[in-house]
Amino acid sequence: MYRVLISDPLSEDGIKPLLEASDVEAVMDASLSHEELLKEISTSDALIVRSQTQVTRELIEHAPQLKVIGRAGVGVDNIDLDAATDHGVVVVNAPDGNTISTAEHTMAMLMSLARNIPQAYHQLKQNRWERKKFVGVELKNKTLGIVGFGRIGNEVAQRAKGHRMKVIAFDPFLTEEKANKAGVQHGTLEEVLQQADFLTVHTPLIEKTKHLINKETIQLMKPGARILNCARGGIVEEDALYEAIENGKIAGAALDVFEEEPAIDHPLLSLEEVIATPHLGASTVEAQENVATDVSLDVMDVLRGGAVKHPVNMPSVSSEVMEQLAPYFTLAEKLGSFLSNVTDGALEKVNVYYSGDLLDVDTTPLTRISVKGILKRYIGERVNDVNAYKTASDKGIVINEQKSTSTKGFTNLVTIEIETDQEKRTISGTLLNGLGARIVKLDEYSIDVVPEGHLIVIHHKDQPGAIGRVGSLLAEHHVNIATMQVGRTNQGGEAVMVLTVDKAVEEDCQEQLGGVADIQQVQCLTL
Ligand SMILES: NC(=O)C1=CN([C@@H]2O[C@H](COP(=O)(O)OP(=O)(O)OC[C@H]3O[C@@H](n4cnc5c(N)ncnc54)[C@H](O)[C@@H]3O)[C@@H](O)[C@H]2O)C=CC1
Ligand SMILES: O=C(O)C(=O)COP(=O)(O)O
Repeated sequence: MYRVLISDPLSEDGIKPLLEASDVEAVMDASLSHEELLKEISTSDALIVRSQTQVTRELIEHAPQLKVIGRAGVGVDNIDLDAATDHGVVVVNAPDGNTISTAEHTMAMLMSLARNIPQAYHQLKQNRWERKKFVGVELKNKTLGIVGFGRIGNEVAQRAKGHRMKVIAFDPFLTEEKANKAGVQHGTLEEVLQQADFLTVHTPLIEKTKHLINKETIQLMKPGARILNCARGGIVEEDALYEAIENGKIAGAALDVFEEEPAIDHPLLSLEEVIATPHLGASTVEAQENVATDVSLDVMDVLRGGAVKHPVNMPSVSSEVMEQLAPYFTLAEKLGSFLSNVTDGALEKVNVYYSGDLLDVDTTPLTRISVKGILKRYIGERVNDVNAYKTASDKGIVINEQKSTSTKGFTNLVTIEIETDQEKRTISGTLLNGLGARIVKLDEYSIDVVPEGHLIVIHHKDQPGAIGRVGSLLAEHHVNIATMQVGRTNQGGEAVMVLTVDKAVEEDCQEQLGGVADIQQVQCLTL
């Protein structure tokens, strides 16, 4: 049974998939104190939030069972992604479900800002019939500058064109061609700022966008321009905006988001020219139902080990690629695990080569799984698909992935090479049609071993009697040999024995094996 904690208000209709799942216990409480949250998270397998709950490192560290954090919405700036990755917790979001609602909210703010609707309404509610004070401006023929032309930016553009506005947009991913297709003008950030009568931002809040609209960039804008922020507080620098409105450079602003929320007694709210809503962009029945459903399904997929649609802290993989790779997952992990268990020294570099059927597939997820298999020897079950790369990079281990046309006669081949400060070891494996995974090469020795169960790897001299002596000694210790493979470079030279046995080999047995004539090294492992 998976325990899923929902700590922000979510649409009950939207989370039906969770409520109806027989393997899920959903606990929904949006009024938890910090202490209560720490207690609740300690026994939860998943956490689902919106933008209120601050998912800090402290919270994640109190959650030994936590496997996934779901964000019922787009922005993940309230989640400590590094901490989640460090602890192998997958973060997923629901980026599609609230696009329309937020774009519509932006349009509502745009029109309200142009026509002073909130201010006029406020006066009228106080029984003051003011008309002269609230003369607005038309949108027609005005230029809307859009910074951040993703899902919401694009939807806002289409709606603004319906108002006969001219739209100019900047986004590092927006090409001339894409802009033409969307019917907007493509501009640099400077051009957008210089031409906008209304400027609206729709980027995530990241290092590059923090205070993107600041004292200097506001200087580039037309006198009397207006600014909207329905994306994230902090993209527009609040002090700079306050000053620009005060000195008349900027005629007004519409804000749905603030650097600190809830924004109570905020200086910007004291300005007549500023209209505001309390982070309502995604607050519609439809959006909330959409995001709650999307995130519920993704969270359950993570818990059940399925493919994740919207991962935030690991690369997303198309279902098509996933289907091609899935059969290789066990092979990649076992090869990595086998090799790291027989390699001595401090790990420095991992090279993974793919050939045959894997030549034209995006094999990054397989490399991640190989690295997980390798690192398990050192950090146990704490390493998983999410943190394998980061853990390796934190430890200064270099990971390389290469495609090779040499198949060595196999239809598919995965080769892992490990470099430590003491040695370099290589293993190759394949998926045999209908027969499953096989290790086909260990260093220079060709073998044929199923990578599972208890294994013994013995380096020895290719001399008569060596194999017999190993068999007798194992028998003395009641260790039954299931399979045995021998590989050698040349007759009488160096050789390797790989045995699969029915139970784990005890230390004294391993020691005695090491003392047998012609045996040079004995390594025991369990896959
Ligand atoms: N007010 C609210 O309730 C809501 C706010 N949001 C926020 O709206 C924002 C946009 O959301 P979506 O359109 O769904 O995201 P998106 O990911 O589809 O689009 C964001 C775009 O910003 C662009 N971008 C990144 N850095 C940039 C930079 N330095 N300059 C210009 N563009 C840059 C990206 O290339 C991307 O195209 C996010 O911050 C999200 O959290 C989203 C939903 C509701
Ligand atoms: O999806 C987003 O990024 C939002 O800002 C929506 O936030 P909310 O879920 O309404 O707290």
